[in-house]
Amino acid sequence: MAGIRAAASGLVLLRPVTFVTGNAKKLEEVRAILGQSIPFHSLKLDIPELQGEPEEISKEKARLAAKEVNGPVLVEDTCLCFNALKGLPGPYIKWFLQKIGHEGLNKLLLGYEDKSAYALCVFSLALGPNVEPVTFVGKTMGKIVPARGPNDFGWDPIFQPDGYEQTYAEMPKAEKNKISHRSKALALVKAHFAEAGYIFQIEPSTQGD
Ligand SMILES: O=c1[nH]c(=O)c2ncn([C@@H]3O[C@H](COP(=O)(O)OP(=O)(O)OP(=O)(O)O)[C@@H](O)[C@H]3O)c2[nH]1
Ligand SMILES: [Mg+2]
Repeated sequence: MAGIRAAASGLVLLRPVTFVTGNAKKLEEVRAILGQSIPFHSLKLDIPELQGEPEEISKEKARLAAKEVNGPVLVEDTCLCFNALKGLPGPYIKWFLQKIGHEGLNKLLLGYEDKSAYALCVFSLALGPNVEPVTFVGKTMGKIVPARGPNDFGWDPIFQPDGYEQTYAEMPKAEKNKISHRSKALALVKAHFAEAGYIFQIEPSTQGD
């Protein structure tokens, strides 16, 4: 199978894991959180925005990415879920944000007392095309507030995590990365790699690409 081989001591990966995303800010956070813990490189690909339940969307994204890359891939899908709206916009947050912005997202909750929300990140790892992806879920609870802080990443200015007076956007990056949905999911990814004991034997032809 492309990019992996079985050995007595575990699975040998012949290529680094490719983190596939079209989102530079996600990549920045993933780099900061993972550091040197998992050998990976990144590829900017616009995978279609899929519909459905978050875990299924993320898995399907991994299947599509693994086919494109023909090797091990990591992808993630992020949701912003309003409890008053039974979890919506959820995986559709990208379009809601693009169309109605921070103010519109706040207005969606005008008729509700409950402003609570959660940020959800589902990473999927597929070791290659035709290998069933595994998922890792991270969730951070908070509430939706009028925008505060720098406007350089999505809905960060309107999400205030529980136990904090600052929105994600107002927090120093390192602070967000300690408590975020993304860092919680990546902690599980790291644990998976530690447990699985994958052996990386990177073929020279795939190094540094
Ligand atoms: O304020 C934010 N803080 C975050 O921590 C965060 N993570 C994702 N997002 C945004 O939420 C939507 C997810 O959609 P999404 O998962 O499909 O991502 P995407 O299409 O941008 O990239 P990708 O699918 O190629 O990986 C997109 O609008 C992202 O910009 C965030 N916004
Ligand atoms: Mg996307």
